Parts: sequence; structure tokens; C-alpha cells
Amino acid sequence: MKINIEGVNKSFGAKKAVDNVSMSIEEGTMHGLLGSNGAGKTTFMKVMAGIYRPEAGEVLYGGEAVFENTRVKSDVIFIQDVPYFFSSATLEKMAVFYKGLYANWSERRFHQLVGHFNLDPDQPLNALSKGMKRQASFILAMSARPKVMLLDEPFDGLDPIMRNQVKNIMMQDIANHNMTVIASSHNLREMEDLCDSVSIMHNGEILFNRDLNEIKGTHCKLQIAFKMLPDENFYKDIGAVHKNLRGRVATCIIKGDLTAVERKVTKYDPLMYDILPLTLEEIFTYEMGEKGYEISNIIVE
Ligand SMILES: Nc1ncnc2c1ncn2[C@@H]1O[C@H](COP(=O)(O)OP(=O)(O)OP(=O)(O)O)[C@@H](O)[C@H]1O
Repeated sequence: MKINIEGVNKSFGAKKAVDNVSMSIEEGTMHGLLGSNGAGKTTFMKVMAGIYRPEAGEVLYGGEAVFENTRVKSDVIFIQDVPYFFSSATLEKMAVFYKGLYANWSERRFHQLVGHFNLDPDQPLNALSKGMKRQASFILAMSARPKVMLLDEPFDGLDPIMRNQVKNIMMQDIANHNMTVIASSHNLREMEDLCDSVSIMHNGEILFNRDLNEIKGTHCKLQIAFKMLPDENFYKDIGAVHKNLRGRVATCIIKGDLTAVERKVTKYDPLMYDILPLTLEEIFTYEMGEKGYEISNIIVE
């Protein structure tokens, strides 16, 4: 289900937690929403889930606004950063509750996942560890077979094996059922491996929103060692948008066709060179630097 977010604002008193955010997310893709503590991610997710009414703008799922719309909400699941369960809830009791809320609820999948994650369906959920509560939230969410999953810090508290299992099941649902996922995170590297597109939120605003396949094909990193340092024309010639010199070794970020870059580089008779793809962190470091932001102030990892 395609998601359109149009000019959304949400404030708490004088604090603009979400400041005029617009973006769209294609059906069957995963979007990573990155940002530091207090950037506005949870508030934005709550607006997307239809929990908060924005003061301006709207969130549309397949063209329909989510706020106070039970039909749309039955296709959208929100896993909050701190799972909440009723005081006497067990997985079995929550399953009955979810079945009533979500039209696509799959009993078969629920029992498969309970077996897979090895949780006792009759154990009180509030007596579980943080990571086990997270697992329980995923079991319930994935059994509801939602068209859209909103995940606030989804993998926090899961051990590495559980992380991989949850990711694998989620990626299968994206590939096989065209599920659309938006996940907030502090972890750039984890999102880089999973997402089709990534945005960075800072002080309630979206600073960047990029398609990862597109961006990775357009930039590369050149590391090159010279016998004699070339003049500035070299950097212009190869299309370097950023350079860092250490002795006679230069590291450049280059925007452009990679084979053309290689052809030009060899003309300068380097001692050695290497052309590497850019990591997402490098792309953002460079692009945010251009806009005057220090990425280490915005994202930790
Ligand atoms: N219920 C609330 N009442 C008042 N202010 C709030 C409320 N919820 C959030 N805020 C404020 O809105 C801003 C954004 O908070 P939010 O929780 O959305 O950030 P976040 O990006 O999710 O942060 P974190 O990574 O720490 O979870 C913060 O300044 C926060 O203090």
C-alpha cells in the first residue's frame, strides 16, 4: 500500500516535534527513518499510525487518511518502542484481541510463529523480558498480516539471532506479500542493509530522503597514490566533489560514471588506486557536510 505524507506538523506547546514533513513510500518497500534522540521520530510514527492528529497535513494510505479511519487502521500495524500489553495478557489472549481488530489475521501463522520463537502462549506477557516482549509484539504483528508495518526502534532488545530471524520474516513478507515497512532507528548500518530508502530527521524536519539503489550508483570513493602529486586540474577532471590528502595519497568522493572515472584516473599514471562503493554513512557525511551539518551530531552509529 503506497503511503503519502503531505505537509505534516505536530507540536507539543511551543515545541515543533514534526515540522512540515512530506514524503512518499512505495508499496512493497522498506523505509528507514534515522535520527538522534528527540529528533521527532516517535511523534512522526504516532502521526503515521493515526494516534496523533496532526495540526496540519495528513497521512494517506492508498489515498485514504488514517486519522479516525478504522478501515485504514486495520491494514496498518504499529510496533511501539516500549511494548504495551494489558495486565493479565498472554499471547493467546492478545491473539483473540488482534483477531477482532485485523481482518487478515492468520491463526495458522500465529501458531507457526509461536513455535518458531519458542514462547509459551499462556505465559503472562508482562512477566517476560524486554527482548521476549519484543518477540511477542512481532509474533502478533506478523500474524495480523498487515499491509503496512510501522516499527519504532524495532530491533532494540533483541539478541543477534532473534534480530536476524525477525528481519528474515519481515523481508519475506515484503517480497511475497508486498508489505510496506517504515522503521525508525539510530543505526545507520542496520538500515543500510535492509532498506530501499532512507531519510534523516533532525529537529522535526526531514533533511534527506533518498533511494539507496539510486544513490549508491551515482557516487564512489577513489583512493589513489601518486609518485608526484597532480595539480587541482586532476580533481576537476575526475569530477571529485570532495578530497582528502595525506602525503601522496588522496581519497576522493566522485559523482559520476565509474568506468569513465577509471579511464581518466589511469591517464595520471598513479602508483596504485582503488575505486570503492560508498557506504551510506560516507554518502550522508558528505551530503550533510555540504548542508553544514556534522553527521556525528545527528546519528551515532
Ligand atoms: N507527549 C509529549 N509531550 C510533550 N513533548 C513531547 C511529547 N512527546 C514528544 N515530545 C517532544 O517532542 C520532541 C520529539 O520527541 P520524539 O519522542 O518524537 O523523538 P524521537 O526522535 O523518537 O527520540 P528518541 O530517539 O529519543 O526516541 C522532543 O523534544 C520531545 O521532548
